[in-house]
Amino acid sequence: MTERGILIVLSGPSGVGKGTVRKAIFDSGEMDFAYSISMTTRKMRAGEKDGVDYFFRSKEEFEALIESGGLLEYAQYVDNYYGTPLKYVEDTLNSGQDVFLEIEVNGAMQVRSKMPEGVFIFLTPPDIKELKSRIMHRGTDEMAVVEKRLEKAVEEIKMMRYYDYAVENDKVENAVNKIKHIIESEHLKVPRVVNQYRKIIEEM
Ligand SMILES: Nc1nc2c(ncn2[C@@H]2O[C@H](COP(=O)(O)OP(=O)(O)O)[C@@H](O)[C@H]2O)c(=O)[nH]1
Ligand SMILES: Nc1ncnc2c1ncn2[C@@H]1O[C@H](COP(=O)(O)OP(=O)(O)O)[C@@H](O)[C@H]1O
Repeated sequence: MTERGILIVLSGPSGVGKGTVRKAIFDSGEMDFAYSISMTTRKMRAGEKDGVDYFFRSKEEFEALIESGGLLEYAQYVDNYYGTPLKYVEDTLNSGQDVFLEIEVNGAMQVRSKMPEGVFIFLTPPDIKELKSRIMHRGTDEMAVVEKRLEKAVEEIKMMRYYDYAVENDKVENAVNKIKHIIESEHLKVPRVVNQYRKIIEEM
């Protein structure tokens, strides 16, 4: 039987750099895990593609999927829905491959209760001033949305204690390296390795 893959959940406050760090991890091409593309009802931004950045869906389609139990988790974030399609995550983990989620904190807490064996990583800002500045400089939102994201970010930082690891996003490269080390270490944990070698051990 194939060993189930590890579920890795990257979360943290709005504007801390989750998307940037996730992209840098996947662009490095070194990691052997799958990115779970989220579904959202928010408008597609310039340069984004349906089925690559997100599955862009209507509110009705999204709510139908909630009803049918098709989402591992979902959250309403700044007036839009965001969620993780369940089937892809299950199928990929069962095939033995690790799955990487980059989601906001409420969704991460839902995953925590449904799949507690996952590895939960909280990305932290160097300080609040820097977090504010990152939210402001993203430049993709109107001022009112920026304000909402800021307020939310402060609440979100309080959720850090529910995570397994805290990684500071001072420089993207540092955060990426720390996350890679965490995932490598998780693969070396004895219960996992013992499972992989169970057959050999039984024959000893
Ligand atoms: N709960 C949940 N949050 C998600 C999901 N996908 C993305 N998000 C989060 O939704 C928030 C807004 O994402 P987005 O509109 O793309 O903006 P940006 O990532 O801040 O540029 C971010 O905090 C994402 O991490 C998901 O499937 N579930
Ligand atoms: N380590 C970093 N140093 C400086 N700026 C960063 C860093 N990481 C991300 N940023 C910038 O901060 C802003 C928010 O990043 P983003 O990835 O959209 O955050 P999130 O997905 O957590 O909302 C972007 O303008 C991004 O370029």
